[in-house]
Amino acid sequence: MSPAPTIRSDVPGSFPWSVFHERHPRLVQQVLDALPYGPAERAAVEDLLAESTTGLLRPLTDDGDDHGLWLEWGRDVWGTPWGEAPFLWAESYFYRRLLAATGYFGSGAWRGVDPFAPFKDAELAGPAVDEELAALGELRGLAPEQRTEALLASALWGNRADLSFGLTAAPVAGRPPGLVTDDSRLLFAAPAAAGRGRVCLVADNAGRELLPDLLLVDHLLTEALAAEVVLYVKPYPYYVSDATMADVLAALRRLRSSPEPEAGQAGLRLWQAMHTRRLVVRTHPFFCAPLPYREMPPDLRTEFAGAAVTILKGDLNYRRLVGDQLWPAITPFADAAGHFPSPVAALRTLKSDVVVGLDERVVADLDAYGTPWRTSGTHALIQVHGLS
Ligand SMILES: O=P(O)(O)OC[C@H]1O[C@](O)(CO)[C@@H](O)[C@@H]1O
Repeated sequence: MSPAPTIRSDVPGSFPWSVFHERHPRLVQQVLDALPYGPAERAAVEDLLAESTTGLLRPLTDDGDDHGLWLEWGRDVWGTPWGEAPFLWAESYFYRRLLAATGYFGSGAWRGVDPFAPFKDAELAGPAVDEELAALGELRGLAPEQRTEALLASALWGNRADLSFGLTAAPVAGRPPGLVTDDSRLLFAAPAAAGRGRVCLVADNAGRELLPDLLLVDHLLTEALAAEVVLYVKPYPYYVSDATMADVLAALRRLRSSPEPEAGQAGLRLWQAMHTRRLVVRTHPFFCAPLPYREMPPDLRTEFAGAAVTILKGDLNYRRLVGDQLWPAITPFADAAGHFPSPVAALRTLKSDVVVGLDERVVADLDAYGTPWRTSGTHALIQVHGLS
């Protein structure tokens, strides 16, 4: 059987092409409008936009600690047009270069300034978060299993609140949104299998996704569905709203300062769990690598290997888990995700062409509506491998 083609961004009209030619120009404009960058940063950002649509891939010229890593990660693509590199590679590199262009890795005053912070801050302070935290009170009367279900659903659909995605996503008519496949019963149904050990959660977006992720973590710890949780975040700002340690702290502060008692108490418990190391936040350079998890370095593989289960949040983590390739959608999830060193669960709303593990009839049904269900964010999935 020939391998599934690797997705590239050089096909006009395709989803990856629209990311580079429609989404990125809007993103760049928003970044330049949101902070008072000087002429050097503005020119570097504009140059990057032009280079990423018409130019060749060239190595980093900044002094980031990851300089050597990227040199190595790009050994097969330097000198090729951006569109001819794998989409995963080129899109990841775009975000790395955007940070450099804004001075994030430089020695000047913009060093360490998150160019996406204005969007993240606005989201976290916004009324949608107030409403979501107020709704927590409704969980009070539920049985623990029902709370697990509700918090899992909230962490799953929180993935829809992705700030880069919001730039071009339009409402889609057609089949009502929903889960295209759902293995959630395997996840925490059997505490003996998933709980009591270490649960790893690889976070995706900050703000409206990270808050429900943290509430799920609190529930796992409180209900002894996990003895400890390791939350993995990005080492630097990435894909617009991806969570960093600074975003974890902002989310914890938001919880702790909420007038909603359930939220405030959860925030306090999470804070204390960090004191006692029942909750540990970690990062690794590989979380910003433009590569699939199949190629993760041995130290990270060892960390995951001891976990009862690793939960991977979001679309980008899914692409990295199964490989950013045009798989037939009915490819078994186990074939694509079986390489992961621990039992693994993917919680993701569908925002790119990649999907595996679907039932043939579900695919036929979704296709019959003629709407872009793979990329519109209207559908979601929970897939589990290694737990029964
Ligand atoms: O935040 P998430 O769920 O990882 O989504 C990121 C996704 O957004 C895009 O950058 C554009 O939709 C995808 O290419 C990428 O997979």
